[in-house]
Order: sequence, then structure tokens, then C-alpha cells
Amino acid sequence: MQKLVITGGVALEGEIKASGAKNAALPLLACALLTDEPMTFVNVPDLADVHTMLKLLEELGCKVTQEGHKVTIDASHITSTEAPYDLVKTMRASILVLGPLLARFGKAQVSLPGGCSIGARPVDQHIKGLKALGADISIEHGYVTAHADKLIGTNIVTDMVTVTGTENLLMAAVLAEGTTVLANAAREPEVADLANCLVKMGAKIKGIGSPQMEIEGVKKLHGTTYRVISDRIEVGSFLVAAVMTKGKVRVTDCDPHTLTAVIEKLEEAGAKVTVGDDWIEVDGTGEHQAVDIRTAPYPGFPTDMQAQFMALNTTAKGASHVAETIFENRFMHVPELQRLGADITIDGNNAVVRGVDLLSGAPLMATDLRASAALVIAALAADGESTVDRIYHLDRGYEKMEQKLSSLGAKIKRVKA
Ligand SMILES: CC(=O)N[C@H]1[C@@H](OP(=O)(O)OP(=O)(O)OC[C@H]2O[C@@H](n3ccc(=O)[nH]c3=O)[C@H](O)[C@@H]2O)O[C@H](CO)[C@@H](O)[C@@H]1O
Ligand SMILES: C=C(OP(=O)(O)O)C(=O)O
Repeated sequence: MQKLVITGGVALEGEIKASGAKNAALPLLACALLTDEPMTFVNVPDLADVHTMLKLLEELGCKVTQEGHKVTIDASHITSTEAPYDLVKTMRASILVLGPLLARFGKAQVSLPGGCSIGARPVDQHIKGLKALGADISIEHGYVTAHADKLIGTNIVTDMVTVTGTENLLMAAVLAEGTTVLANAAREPEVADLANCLVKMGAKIKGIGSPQMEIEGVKKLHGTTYRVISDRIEVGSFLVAAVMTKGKVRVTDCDPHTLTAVIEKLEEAGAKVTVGDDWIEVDGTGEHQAVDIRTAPYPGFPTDMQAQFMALNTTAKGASHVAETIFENRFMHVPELQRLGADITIDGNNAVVRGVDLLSGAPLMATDLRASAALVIAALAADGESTVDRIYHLDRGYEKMEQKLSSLGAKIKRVKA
């Protein structure tokens, strides 16, 4: 195991490039299962979750070739339609192979992902939607087993907005017979990215980026080359780090339009944000104000940025209210932030943060991906040395985080735990 050692107190300064988005890359890689022609993806981030997805695709019989950030997947000779527990347990997004396997091969067996530290995260809506498309689905021995002679288009309204649920149903519907209407669809940019790629492969989808997509099934999809969008959560995390350390940072190769809610909150906190076509610069020098946060599906404030803003609020001027509405257990970073001296009170999924002048470095334990990011950010601003243990969580979703931070002047190193 590895950990990060961080000496806080350095204002971050400089420019970094955003990586490709984890949450776009994972469904995109899974969608290669929908065609017997090779799919090439560029701007694929080098992350543990991406490696897990590629391992899973290889397990299914895909030929995977990787050259830096370019990945080619040839799913012409699939040898298995089973996603085993050992791989699924390390990454919930493995459930994304369910829709494409069922659509192209008429069968799939995928281990149930199970709960994780941020919440129970059931997949009932994925199953409900696939059943509505005509699949026969049973859950036995911890596996979702699905069969369908053919999928037939229909109207589906999910009970709540679900990102991977929308993606799974979209991937099933593109090869179904007839038209599917997906209502209450997730509007996250990563969902739109998948839909745009599917269109490039020959799918017929209307309403991309809206809460209702209409999909006219086609018989076959073809291979193509597709560029993964930038990681808005990675970008947001670096912007928060800049403000919390009272620095000035420009992040390039990103899409500012996907970060509107985050940019508004940074401005509300008192940071000066300048935006170009594909870059964002934040000037966080000076005092920052406490900002209230309420997570919501896109275009609302992302739950994946809640922990980082909680960290920011710990040293802000004034008190703030943070409400987590998406996941029932996404305050795991709070006890760790308290170890740094933060003043936070939790009541269910609501937290009140009262800003303190300065955090003081401490040994910390990461519990999930974005909690890890929040701890790193807080440690960068804290007085003295902190260690962040269990950074395998961080490696799931941040490409070369410590190298990027070091290039901005941070005192951070990775050591054996
Ligand atoms: C790989 C990926 O893209 N992960 C993202 C995706 O996760 P993921 O797609 O798993 O999250 P969902 O959007 O599905 O979850 C939203 C809410 O719906 C609930 N739910 C979801 C599906 C279902 O069948 N039943 C059900 O009850 C969940 O427990 C949660 O409370 O969206 C989340 C919400 O933006 C982000 O935090 C994750 O980073
Ligand atoms: C919760 C997240 O990811 P996942 O859905 O892959 O667990 C995340 O990216 O913050």
C-alpha cells in the first residue's frame, strides 16, 4: 500500500492539463461490446478503474491494445458473457457491460456490485428498464442473469435520475427493435458523450443532453474512433485546491460549460474565475467566504464535488450548510477533516461547517475517491505535515495527481505505507 505525505501551506501556482474523464471513459469502453468492428478511443485517462474495465473486457474475450492514452478494443470474438465478482467488486461501473452484452448477444451474467462506502447504490432501475425492453432477468447467487431473444423498444421512466442506469439502458436500446423513449434520463455530460459516440457508431438517438432521449434501434453498429471528454470533476478538484491554498491556477484542455455550477460556487466563495474556450483560471488569493452546497443531478451541483467544497468551507469566513441529496453516506471525509481541526456538525445528510482560521496537519485515512481528494486538498492548505493513507481510492479516479500538484508547487510525495 502507498500513502501521500503532504507538507501544507504552499499556494498553488501555474498551469496543468485536464485528463480524460473517468466517468465518460468507463461507459465508452463498455460500448465497444456493441460492435464486431474495432473501436479506438483517445484521451483515455490512465487510471485504476480504466485498467479494471479493460481487464473485464479482456475477460469477456475482447482484444485490447493500449498505446498511452489511446485504446483499441476489438470485440469481434467474445468468449464469455459473464462479469465475475472478483472484477466487479473493485469497480461498480462494471455493471455497464450488462446492457451491451444483452443487446448484442442476448445474454449476460454480471455480479451484483453490492454496496460501497458512499451508499447502498442498488441497480434496480437498470434491471427494471432492461425488463421493460423484454429481458428475462433473475438474481441468483449474487449475479444478475439476463436473457432476451430480442429486445423491443418501449417507454421507460426511471424512478430517479441515474447516470449509469441511463447509460446501460441507452446501450441496450440502440440495438433493440423499434423505438425506446428514456424519460427522466440523466443529463450528465458523460451520458451525452456516450450517446454522441453511439451516434458515430451508427445509432439513432434524439434528445442527447436532455432529460428525454428517443432511440430508434438499428440492426448493427460499426467501429469508429472517439475522443473522451475532459474530466470536469478532476478540473473542479484542482480549482478548489487553488482557492483553498490561496493560489492561482489555470487548467487547460477542459470544457468550462460542464462546470457552470462549480464555477458559480467558486465565485460565490470570492475567487476570481476567468474562462476561455477550453481553459479555466482561478485566482484564489485573499480570504474566501463560506458557500452553501446542495448536490443535485446535472446541471445541479455534482455530488462528486461535495467533499472538496466541504474541505474548502472548513477554512472559509463564516458558516455554511452542505446538503448531500444523492448518496446516503457521503460524509465519510468529515471525521478526517475534523482530525485536521475542522469544525463540522453532521445531522443525517446535512452538515454545518464553521470556518476556522487554519487547519493543522495530521495523519489521515482515505475512505472513497472524492473523500481522498478532499483530504489531499485540505492537507495542502493545512499547517505542517499530513499523511493520506489508502490512496488506492484516489488512484481510481485521478491521473498522476501528485505529479500535477507538484508541478504547481505543492510539497507532496508518494511513499510506501
Ligand atoms: C461511473 C460513474 O459514472 N459514476 C458516477 C455515477 O454513479 P452511478 O451511476 O452509480 O450513480 P446513480 O446516478 O445511478 O445514482 C443516483 C442515485 O440513484 C440511486 N439508484 C441508482 C440506480 C438504481 O438502479 N437505483 C437507485 O436507487 C443511487 O443509489 C443514488 O442514490 O453517478 C453518480 C451521481 O452523479 C456519481 O457520483 C458517480 O461518480
Ligand atoms: C463515486 C464515484 O465513482 P464510482 O461511481 O465509479 O464509484 C466518483 O467518481 O466519485
